[in-house]
Amino acid sequence: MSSPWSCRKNHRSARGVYPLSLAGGLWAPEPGAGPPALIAPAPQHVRRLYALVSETLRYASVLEKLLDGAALLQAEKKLAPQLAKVLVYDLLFGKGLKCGGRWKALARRHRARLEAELARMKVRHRVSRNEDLLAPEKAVSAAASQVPRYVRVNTLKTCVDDVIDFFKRQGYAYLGKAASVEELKALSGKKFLLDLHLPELLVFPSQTDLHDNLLYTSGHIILQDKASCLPAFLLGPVAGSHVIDACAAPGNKTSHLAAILKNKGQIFAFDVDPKRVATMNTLLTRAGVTGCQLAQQDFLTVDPRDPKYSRVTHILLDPSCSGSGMVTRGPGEEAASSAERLQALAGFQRRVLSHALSFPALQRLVYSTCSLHQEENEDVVQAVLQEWGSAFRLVPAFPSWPCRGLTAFSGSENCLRASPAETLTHGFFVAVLERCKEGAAAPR
Ligand SMILES: C[S@@+](CC[C@H](N)C(=O)[O-])C[C@H]1O[C@@H](n2cnc3c(N)ncnc32)[C@H](O)[C@@H]1O
Repeated sequence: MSSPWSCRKNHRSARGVYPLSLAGGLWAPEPGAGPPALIAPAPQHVRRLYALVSETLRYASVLEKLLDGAALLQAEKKLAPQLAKVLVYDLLFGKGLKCGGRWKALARRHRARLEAELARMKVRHRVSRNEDLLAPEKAVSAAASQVPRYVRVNTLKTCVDDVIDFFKRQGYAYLGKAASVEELKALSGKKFLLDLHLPELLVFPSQTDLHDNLLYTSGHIILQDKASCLPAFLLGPVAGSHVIDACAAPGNKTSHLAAILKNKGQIFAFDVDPKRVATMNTLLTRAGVTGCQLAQQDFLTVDPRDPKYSRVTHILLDPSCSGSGMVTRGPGEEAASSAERLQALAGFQRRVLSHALSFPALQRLVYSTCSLHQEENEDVVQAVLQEWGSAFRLVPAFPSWPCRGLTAFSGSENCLRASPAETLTHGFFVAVLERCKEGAAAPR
C-alpha cells in the first residue's frame, strides 16, 4: 500500500499514472510503466481511496486466507502481497475491478479459483454474507453463550419424573416439554424444560451450574451437551446387543449406551489414552455401568476376527478430531486446525472408520465428530463408503432434525449437523451407516 497511488477523474487508464477508479474500483499501473505522474487527487477520490484501503484492511485476515487457498502469490511471483489483497478485495467484495491492463488481466485469470475459495470459506463458516466472514470467532462465542445447560437423566440410576421432582423441590419451575428450539433459547432464571428431541434430556438456562448438585455427584444425572447425546441415541442398540465404543474416553457416550441397553448385553470400550481411561473407569462406576469391558488399547489394533467380537452388531465411533465445533474454546484455537493437521486427522478418521466396518457381524455404525470441517465429516464418510463399495449405505440420521450434512456428495443430506446458532448445541456431525443386505464383506 506504500505505492504512490493517486486519483484521476476519468476511467481511462494511462501509462505512468497510478489512478484509483471512481466508485471504489481499483486502477493500477501497467507493470514496468516507469514512475508515475503525480496528479493532485480530488477530495471525493481521496475518500474512495481511503474507503478502499480501510475496507481491504478490515478484510485482511479473510483476504490472506483466500490468497493462501487459491495459491495466488505462488502462481504470481511478482505480485506484492499488499497489492494482491487490494486487487482481490476489489474483485470479490468491492464494486468490481475497474483498472485496466495487466493487473486486471491477472486478477481475472484467477477469478474462478478465488470465487470458488470464497464459496468454500462461506460453506465452512456456514454463512451466506461476506460480512459474516469477518469475525466468526465473535459470532461463535455470542452463539455459545446461548447454548443451554443440558442434563441427561441417567436411567441406570433414576428416571425422568424423579429428577424433575427433585429439581422442583430445589426451587426450579418445570415448564413441561419444549415445543421448539426458540423455547429453549428463551429459558431464564430457575426454570427448566424437557427437550423436544431427546426423551431423557432436561434443559436449563445456560448459566446454570450443577457441578456441585447431589444428582450430578452421585451419577444420577450426566452433564452432556445435547449434540453429544445423539450418537448413542441414533445407534439405538436393543437390550442384549453387543456393542463397541471404539474411542470411548471419558465415556459419556458409553454410559449413555449402557443406559439404552439397560445394562443388558455387552459393551467393549476402547481408548488409547491411559489417563482418560482411568477417568472413564471412575465415571462409569459412578454412573452404575455394568457389562462394559474397558480396555486401554489402540482400536486400530483390535482384531475384528477375534471370536470375542463375533456378536458385535453395533459400533459407536467418535474419534479424535479438531474439536472446531466446541464452543467453549478460545478464539485463537481454531487457527490450530491447519491444513496439515486436518489432513492427518482425516487420514486417521478414515482408517478407523474403515477398520470399524470390518467387524463381521456389524449391522449399524454411528460416526460422529465435534468438528465443523467437511474434511473430517462428509469427506471421511464419502471416502470410506466408496472404499467399501455396496457393502454399507448411509441411512437418514434423525430425519426431522433441522440441520443436515453439507452437500458434499449425493446422499450427504442423510448426515446431520448441529450448531449453536441452529440447534442451540455445540457444533457436531453425525452419520449413520448400515450394512446392506447383499453387501460384500471386505473393502474394495
Ligand atoms: C472425541 S474423544 C471421545 C469422547 C467420548 N466418545 C465421549 O463421549 O466421552 C476421542 C477419544 O479417542 C481416543 N483415541 C484416539 N485415537 C485412538 C485410537 N487409535 N484408538 C482408541 N482410542 C483413540 C482419544 O484418546 C480420545 O479419548
